Amino acid sequence: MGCGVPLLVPGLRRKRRDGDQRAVSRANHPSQAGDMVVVELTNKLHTEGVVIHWHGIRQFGTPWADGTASISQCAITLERPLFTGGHILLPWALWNAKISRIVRISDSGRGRWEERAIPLRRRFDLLLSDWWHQSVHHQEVGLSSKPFRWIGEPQTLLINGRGQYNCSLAAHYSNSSSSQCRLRGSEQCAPHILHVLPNKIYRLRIASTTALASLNLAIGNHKMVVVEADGNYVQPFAVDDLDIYSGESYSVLITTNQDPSNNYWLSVGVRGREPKTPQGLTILNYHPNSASKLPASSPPVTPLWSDYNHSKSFTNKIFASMGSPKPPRNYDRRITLLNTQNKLNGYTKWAINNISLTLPPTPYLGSIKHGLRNAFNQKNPPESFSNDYDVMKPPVNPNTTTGDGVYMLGMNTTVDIILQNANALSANVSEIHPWHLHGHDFWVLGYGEGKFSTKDEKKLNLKNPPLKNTAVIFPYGWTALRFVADNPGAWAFHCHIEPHLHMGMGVVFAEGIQHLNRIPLEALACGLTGKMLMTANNHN
Ligand SMILES: O=C1O[C@H]([C@@H](O)CO)C(O)=C1O
Repeated sequence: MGCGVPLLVPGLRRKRRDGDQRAVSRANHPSQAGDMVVVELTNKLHTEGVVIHWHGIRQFGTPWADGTASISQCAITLERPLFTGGHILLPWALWNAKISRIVRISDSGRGRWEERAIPLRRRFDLLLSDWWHQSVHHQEVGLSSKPFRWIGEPQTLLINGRGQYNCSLAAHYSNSSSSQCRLRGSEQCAPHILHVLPNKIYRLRIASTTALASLNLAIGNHKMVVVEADGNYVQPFAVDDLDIYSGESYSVLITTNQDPSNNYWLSVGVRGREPKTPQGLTILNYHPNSASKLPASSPPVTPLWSDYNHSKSFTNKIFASMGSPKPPRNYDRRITLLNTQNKLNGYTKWAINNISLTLPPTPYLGSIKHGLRNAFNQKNPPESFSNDYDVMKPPVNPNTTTGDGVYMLGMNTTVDIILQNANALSANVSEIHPWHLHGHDFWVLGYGEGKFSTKDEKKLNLKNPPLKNTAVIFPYGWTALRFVADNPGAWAFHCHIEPHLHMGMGVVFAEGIQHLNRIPLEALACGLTGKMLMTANNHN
């Protein structure tokens, strides 16, 4: 589940550090950094297990609440509740920040900067998603079939769950036969409108929970100043549009300094894949204009889907703000992960160093803690790939194998990950993959073209690399990450494109599990750990 999950839900208890635990009513008591939040979840779905992943929350000391079935815990099944809790760290603190913060703002590129106090309460949360009108089960069956059936592109892009389908916000500008959405609020395609006052500064917190689409977001006539990425402050920079990949989040500041007699479009469009999906639209509605007054000009045009230089230029502007923690200067271990599309007995897969991930029935956290060596392959997966592999060409031998091994990391060691992209199965195709790490933030040390080599080493940014939890690899490129394995647990690291994860595009890291005192029984009650518990009970 994505970053914008409203945490203040019925059944939620908040535990203060001082031990005062009480029911929290909706919305009035936003959580604060350091709070222990306990969410009681009951699954009433008849046919599916459920887990919640608190994307961006690192779960220090509570790795069993990370919400990754088969990795951190057992899935919650019909009517079996699980109490999940976690310390709410920086991202959540930012999400609820009410304080003013001094931010340096550029004056639309003219090079002067000024300092202003930003009242952060003026803010909008924009949750971006992509919508297929077919069911997810149908998609899953296609992906796991021979011949393979790809899910295709989404039919609709959604902003806060609202998008255009039967009627169109932009019909006024296009030759489309669909009717114009009238913005009365009752139509299916009526958007969530952003009501603003002239001459104010607003913070937009943007998170992408798309299953596939890489997106570009722009607001007609308005610059955006990026101030935060994945819950960490960055050096502010101004842009006309921003790229956001699945699993990422940003905060931007906008100043409502345009002609107040107009409204303005906010548009979202597809990047990196040939777009077959109309733009997602909403309106910046300047007070006191009517929200249904259409903007004077047409919606901002999304940059050409294949203009990767545009995307790279945005990504390369992201640096940590002053005072952010710096990475250790040296690494203890470097793992290079080659991303390839492969075949396995006629099925289409994605593989990392030629292993396509399959998850075992017993979650790693419990099986490692209790030394159940039969639960998964005890051999570490490969640290790298063959030197003579040509990343610019389709694989010479496209066949892959599956595996469920884990990269066992030394507690508190510094780990470098080089994500290496390659050509997919078809010639001249290499795709974007946003990689998301659980349990940690990582420093993004750099991006580059082709195969990573020792000469690229000197170009890595150890001075002010941004801290993120999701980072993209560009087609035919590499991305270098560094993190400290300081959080006891078993952690997924995977492509955030859902069908790609389904097809095996991920790995698992584990560190320091012996340091954990006790794993709650609810997280162990399945697979071999479940059996172990039953045997222990029978002996008692
Ligand atoms: O995993 C994928 O499969 C398809 C295509 O490569 C084969 O149909 C696609 O676009 C993906 O991202």
